[in-house]
Amino acid sequence: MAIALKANSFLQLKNTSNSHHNRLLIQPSNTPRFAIPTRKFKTPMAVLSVSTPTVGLSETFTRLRNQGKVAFIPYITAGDPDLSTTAEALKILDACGSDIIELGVPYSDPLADGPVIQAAATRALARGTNFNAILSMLKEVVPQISCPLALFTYYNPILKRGVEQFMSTVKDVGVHGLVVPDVPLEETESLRKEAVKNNIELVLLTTPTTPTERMKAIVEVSEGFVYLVSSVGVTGARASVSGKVESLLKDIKEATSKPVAVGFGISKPEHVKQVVAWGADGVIVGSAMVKLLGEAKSPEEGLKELEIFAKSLKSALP
Ligand SMILES: O=P(O)(O)OC[C@@H](O)[C@@H](O)c1c[nH]c2ccccc12
Repeated sequence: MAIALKANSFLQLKNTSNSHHNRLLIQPSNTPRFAIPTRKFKTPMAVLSVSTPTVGLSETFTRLRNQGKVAFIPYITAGDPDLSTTAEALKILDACGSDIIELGVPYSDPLADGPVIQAAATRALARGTNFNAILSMLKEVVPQISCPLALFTYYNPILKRGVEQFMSTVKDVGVHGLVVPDVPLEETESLRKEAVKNNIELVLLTTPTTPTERMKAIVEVSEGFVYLVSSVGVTGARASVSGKVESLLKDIKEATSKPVAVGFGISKPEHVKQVVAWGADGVIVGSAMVKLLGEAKSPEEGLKELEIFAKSLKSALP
């Protein structure tokens, strides 16, 4: 929540810092206007960190579309190798120019995940990562990142907590989007109702085997963007992106003007360029990121490799 601060006569408000956070240095009014503080202040200075509100998913895509850009959307599993590394990874991915970050809630039965993300979930759960711990980490980290977060969870953890409670809780920590890969379209109504109430965008997925009529129903109600799963099967880096994506993107774009992000198997700059050439509005990269983080010799190593890899993919995007 951004606090609207007005410059008052007795306070000189000076904007002193980086792009998306306006840290306002409040100085006593006896300081000459626009003085550069060169001496120790006798009275304590208060530094107010007023974070400009991060925009949501669809607004992010609108901004990118106006700039002729494509969204870079990495996915990582919360708590792998541990939550403090996840916190650092979110900040690094934000700093590397991620436009949206997908954060996965580790789950014991990740049926749509391949071996890399399954192993990440197992490691995270083995370390005791739970939903409340993820929420407390997010309370800390969300105000420090400029791109919107989309929480990624299977349906069960939502049902366990109760849809209303789940939605208001994730909204409170500043989450903008939600992706639930295993909720059947018929059951998204109740999810979407609560999501809308909490100003959360519920992203739905369509796959290469989704019948056209069903795809149209999905894109009709998907919020934020449409997640096009590029290939049948589970998540996991692939040698190449399926050529079917080109026609799938065309079909979806005939059915909706909503942005479409492509995921599954994307793990190299050339994959990124390929899906951009086919007209994707965003590219989602998960397993290749998760592998670097979870399988590195140390968390520091993993974070360093993550940064290099994220930058290599970001530079392949317009
Ligand atoms: O891992 P990949 O192949 O790069 O695909 C993205 C994927 O990891 C992420 O979006 C995701 C993680 N778990 C999922 C389950 C279903 C669909 C998508 C996902």
